[in-house]
Amino acid sequence: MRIGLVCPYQWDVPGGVQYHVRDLADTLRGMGHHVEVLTPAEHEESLPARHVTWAGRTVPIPYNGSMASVQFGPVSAARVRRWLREGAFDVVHVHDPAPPSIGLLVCMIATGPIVATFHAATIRSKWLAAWGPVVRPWLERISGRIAVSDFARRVQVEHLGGDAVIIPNGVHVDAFAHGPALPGRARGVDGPTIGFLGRYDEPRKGLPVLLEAMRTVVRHHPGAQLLIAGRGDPDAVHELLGDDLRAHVTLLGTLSEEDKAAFLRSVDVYCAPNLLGESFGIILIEALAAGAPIVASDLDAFASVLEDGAAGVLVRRGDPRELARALVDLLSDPERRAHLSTRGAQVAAGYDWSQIARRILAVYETVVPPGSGAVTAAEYDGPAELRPVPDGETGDAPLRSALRRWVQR
Ligand SMILES: Nc1nc2c(ncn2[C@@H]2O[C@H](COP(=O)(O)OP(=O)(O)O[C@H]3O[C@H](CO)[C@@H](O)[C@H](O)[C@@H]3O)[C@@H](O)[C@H]2O)c(=O)[nH]1
Repeated sequence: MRIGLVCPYQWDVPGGVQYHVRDLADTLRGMGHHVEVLTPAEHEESLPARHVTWAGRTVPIPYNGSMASVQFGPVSAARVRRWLREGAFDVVHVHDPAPPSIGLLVCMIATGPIVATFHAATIRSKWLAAWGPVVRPWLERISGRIAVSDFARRVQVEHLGGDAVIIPNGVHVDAFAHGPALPGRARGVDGPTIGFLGRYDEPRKGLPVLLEAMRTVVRHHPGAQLLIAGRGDPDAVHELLGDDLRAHVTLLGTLSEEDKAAFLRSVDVYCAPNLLGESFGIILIEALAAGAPIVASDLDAFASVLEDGAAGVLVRRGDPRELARALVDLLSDPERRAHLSTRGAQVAAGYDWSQIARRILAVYETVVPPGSGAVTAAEYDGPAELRPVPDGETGDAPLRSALRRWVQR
């Protein structure tokens, strides 16, 4: 099959959607398919030499408690058009297509079957509530919808219409399960260590709650270390450290993929104190695959990955006292850690890319008609609930026409 994957976020910045697209592309290629990727990036040179096409740079806007990439207008539309023409895809698969990005442009321009994966998870999004109806007719051209979790699916249904099948994010389990630890940081030997990874200066990732909890942890475990990996402004962390914590916290910065796996294999406990906006929690699967016992906030998405507490400890989000208690208890209980580690490995196995990619392929197969025809508003004969809405039928027509004219310039 010829497959076009569209990643709307900057390829050269670590992020869940970017890695999802990268790993899906690799896995599908390994299964014998031809896969091309279209993505923005800050630096065109940062892209792989083959099968990844640069869509230009983006402008950041606040979205889902984070910054999404806006990329719209005639220049981007021309790039999208050329990529679609040259790719001659049997199916294009866009990710987070609702914001004004190349994903939405593909929905506006593509004439073949479109599959979309929805990753965003903010239920009360004023932005989506206002913008959703405007873009709905284009999103209705999507013939196969995937949400990475039940939570992401609910956001999708509420703001964008249509339903979606749930297929979670995947991980290459073996890459996390086997390999060395970070030098001098062997699990169970050099610790105790607690790990955190992610955009640590983003409030929704909840690092301040963990730092507050660390004050209690170090009183009970004076040798405890918190290793913080990922992107962010180090000053934002340093400002929160008093004299009591400075010797217990190390910022590792952005890690390579190999170092990330080694980091997750090193920590005695992985902590995810996130506050909101997580559609799935791919980092939890990575940590489970690396054998790290987890303490995480009780977000819906996290509770689902951790099987409501059977595969990790869940604590009330935003509560440093409860978080501290859970961390202290788990660091004091090697048997429980060993049990969670074994259970976690079993859970992670179900998210291996070899299985997830097969489920995504099954969605492609349902939308690619034999002989592969175009799904345009004029020719549409699919299910009634997915039928494109003619412009005259909603009050959003003038804005939509303006957008369309702008893209077609
Ligand atoms: N190598 C490396 N990887 C990193 C780094 N920082 C983050 N990552 C990776 O980036 C991915 C996502 O990181 P998060 O910070 O946890 O999530 P997100 O970008 O907000 O992702 C969103 O979409 C995901 C995919 O659907 C969701 O799983 C997640 O919950 C969230 O909604 C994970 O694979 C994580 O390991 C880093 O410094 N180095």
